[in-house]
Amino acid sequence: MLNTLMSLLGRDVAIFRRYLIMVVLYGLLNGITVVLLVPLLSHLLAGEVSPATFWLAGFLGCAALAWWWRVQVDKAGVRVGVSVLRSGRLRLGDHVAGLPVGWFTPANTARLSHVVSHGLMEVAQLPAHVFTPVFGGLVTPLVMVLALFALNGQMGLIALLALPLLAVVFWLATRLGRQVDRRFHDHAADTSQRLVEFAQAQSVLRAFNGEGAGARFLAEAIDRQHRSARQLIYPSILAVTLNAWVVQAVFAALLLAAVFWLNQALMAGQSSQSLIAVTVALLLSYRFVEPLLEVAGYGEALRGARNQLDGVREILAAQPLPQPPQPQSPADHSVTLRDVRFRYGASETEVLRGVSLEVAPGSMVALVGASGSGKTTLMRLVARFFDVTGGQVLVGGVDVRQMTSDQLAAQISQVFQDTYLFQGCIADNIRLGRPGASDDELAEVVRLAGVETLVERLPEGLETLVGEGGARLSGGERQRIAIARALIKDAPILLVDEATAALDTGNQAIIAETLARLRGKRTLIVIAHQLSTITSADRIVVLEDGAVCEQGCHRELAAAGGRYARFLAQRESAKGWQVAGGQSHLRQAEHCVDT
Ligand SMILES: Nc1ncnc2c1ncn2[C@@H]1O[C@H](COP(=O)(O)OP(=O)(O)OP(=O)(O)O)[C@@H](O)[C@H]1O
Repeated sequence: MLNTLMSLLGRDVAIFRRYLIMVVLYGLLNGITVVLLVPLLSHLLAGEVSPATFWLAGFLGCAALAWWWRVQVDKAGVRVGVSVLRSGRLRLGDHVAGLPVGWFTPANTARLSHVVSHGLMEVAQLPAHVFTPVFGGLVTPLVMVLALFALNGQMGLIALLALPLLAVVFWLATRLGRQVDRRFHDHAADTSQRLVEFAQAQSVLRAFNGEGAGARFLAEAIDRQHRSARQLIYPSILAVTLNAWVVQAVFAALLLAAVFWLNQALMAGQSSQSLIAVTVALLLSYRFVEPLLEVAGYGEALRGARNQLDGVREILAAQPLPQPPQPQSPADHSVTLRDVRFRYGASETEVLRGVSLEVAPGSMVALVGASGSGKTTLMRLVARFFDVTGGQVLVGGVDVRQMTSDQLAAQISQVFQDTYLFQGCIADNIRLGRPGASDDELAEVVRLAGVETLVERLPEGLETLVGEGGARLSGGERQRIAIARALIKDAPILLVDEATAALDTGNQAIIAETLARLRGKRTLIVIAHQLSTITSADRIVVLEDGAVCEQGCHRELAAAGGRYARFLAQRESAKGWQVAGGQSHLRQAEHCVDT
């Protein structure tokens, strides 16, 4: 727990160490203050006013010092909390920035968001509100054990043996509801994810469920969280009760020892002296269990924070993709797959089964195949979202694992199907690809990506605001801007997942023409859905069930009567093909360009 906290603090760990030393000193000071009561009360009960006054002054001085020191400890605790929030967020941010893109599944993203927003807040409160009473409460009794030993060996021994016993019971109690607590935190993260999903998917939910009825998934998540919260009540109560009982049992043992001691002293005829000593020992015993009872009450808070820290540890344990010790530079702009095999998880089935592919520099390859055949996975492997489980992906003749992330990123631009545009204007979104691009370069990619026709009809042109996520534009317009963004980056390899959303004929034609225009200028790998795009490719690669079943140009494959020809026939009969720009692309495809 402390290790995870320290790893979050990074360079600020010295603040935490200083704070811990201050807490230990506070515990000692508190203990010494209580121990000073022993001579004070002994002299007072014996009627010795003058020495009692001396010890009273010492006691009051020590109590004032302890009070002042506590204020300093609390301030230091708050400083640690602030540092946890600042350094922790930066540390987590730096760490996840180096993780493979494939790590960002909805579940992991929800966990990350929960840990950063809620978890770190809970952890940040630990030093000031929990560690000071808990660590201080464990150190103070140690001093009292010495005083009890000085008064009576048996009571000292009982107190000494009680401390490790209490530590074990407290530790067991924090583990009691751990599973349930973990489930509760997982459900809380799930609810956050569902809440965001609920807000984002309002149009879908209303279309299929009617207004108000779309909250089912969210309601179920809240219900699960509620149930796990209820299950948490029992272990929580049990843990607090167990802790309190064991402390009271120690107090009872000390009382018994005191009675036994008094009985022996009375039998030995040392009544008055012994009565004073026993009274003082009883008071000390009470002050011995008092901080321990306080510690016992913090079990719940510690367990909650421990779960949050476990969440942090899990995120920090996710491994970034290994970087090569001696990176190699690509020789050209080709992409090669050699017998590539891939599965998403050790226990999952292979989604790519021995795929081999050569994409020559400057050529265009269209990937086609049924849904689930592995097209997106193949693209993800080229961009190294994940590492292959077998075989090799080479860019410019170099295995992508032998390049640094920056080297590979400089080679590849990507256009995703679900294009995300940031709030801002069209120009800002395009310039995201290369913030230093000149106006001329911007104008060039605007022309190349077919954004020109779009900006011409908008009164504010390139300065038009796109809305959150590009909501004020159509799917085709968003994708054209995304292509411009990818082009301005000026990476030699462009990976495009063409929008499947029914694009209007104009948009289809523009996108197909843009891609065709890039032939020879960029190495293009396109997951193509529009016939116009497919036919403009130099080579079509047909994937089936994770393997390449056919490849060639449109004319060859259409004539071969295989999988591709069947696709064509199916699309034709379902009127699924939307031939953009009349028959021009089909005519173009009559000329096979072998690569
Ligand atoms: N993140 C993931 N975790 C586990 N399995 C996945 C993941 N992504 C995809 N798959 C599985 O891998 C297989 C190939 O999926 P992939 O998305 O590559 O196919 P696709 O050909 O691109 O499909 P589509 O055209 O529908 O997008 C599918 O069976 C899919 O369920």
